[in-house]
Amino acid sequence: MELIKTYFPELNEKQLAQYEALYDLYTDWNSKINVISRKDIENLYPHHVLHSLGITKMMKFKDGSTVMDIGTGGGFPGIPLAIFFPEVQFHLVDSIGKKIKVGQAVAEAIGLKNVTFRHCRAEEEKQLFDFVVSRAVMPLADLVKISRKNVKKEQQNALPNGLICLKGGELQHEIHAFQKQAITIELGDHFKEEFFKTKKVVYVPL
Ligand SMILES: C[S@@+](CC[C@H](N)C(=O)[O-])C[C@H]1O[C@@H](n2cnc3c(N)ncnc32)[C@H](O)[C@@H]1O
Repeated sequence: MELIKTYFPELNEKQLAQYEALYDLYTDWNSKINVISRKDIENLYPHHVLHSLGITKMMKFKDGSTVMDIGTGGGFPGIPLAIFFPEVQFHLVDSIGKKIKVGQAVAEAIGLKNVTFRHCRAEEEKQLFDFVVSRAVMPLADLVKISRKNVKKEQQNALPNGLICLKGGELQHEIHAFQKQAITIELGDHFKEEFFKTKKVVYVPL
């Protein structure tokens, strides 16, 4: 938890308390419904919360923006981002209902007002958003294909509307088709923990 405070000193007391509460909530829920690998729950802050916040290094969403998280599972990256951007509206979608229930329970417990949830395949979601975010769900080409229908034409942020996703490992192959438009950030340049050495944030305008 100190980690989050160190990297993001601008967070206020309310936000810090919300992040702090995630540990007990996810530990409890994860023992009933697996949303984080059981061995990894002790790494909740570096591997899940801080990783999700890697998206802020690509984009500081303007107040009033709307963002959909495709394949959110138990709420990543959507819930850490919704705490970080309280004036941005997040819509978290997953095709597994019991995972959505975990996200809903966590959001309710910490009093998050800027998130909505839907149990459906992202292919079925027709609402429009400024951005789509995602972590560990599907190859970039599939994400681009599915997200395109959900991205608004009118732009209100510093970058044109599009997809921002968290990716790890060898990306050359996945990113090849989008090389001209995509922007990639190395999270190892922002967070010093070993875990981030191979982690990237990829933005594709849509
Ligand atoms: C490996 S988990 C990652 C969950 C979360 N994003 C995280 O990083 O902790 C992948 C999730 O994507 C969801 N998923 C896969 N394909 C999907 C689709 N087409 N529409 C909605 N959810 C999908 C799965 O149900 C699963 O919860």
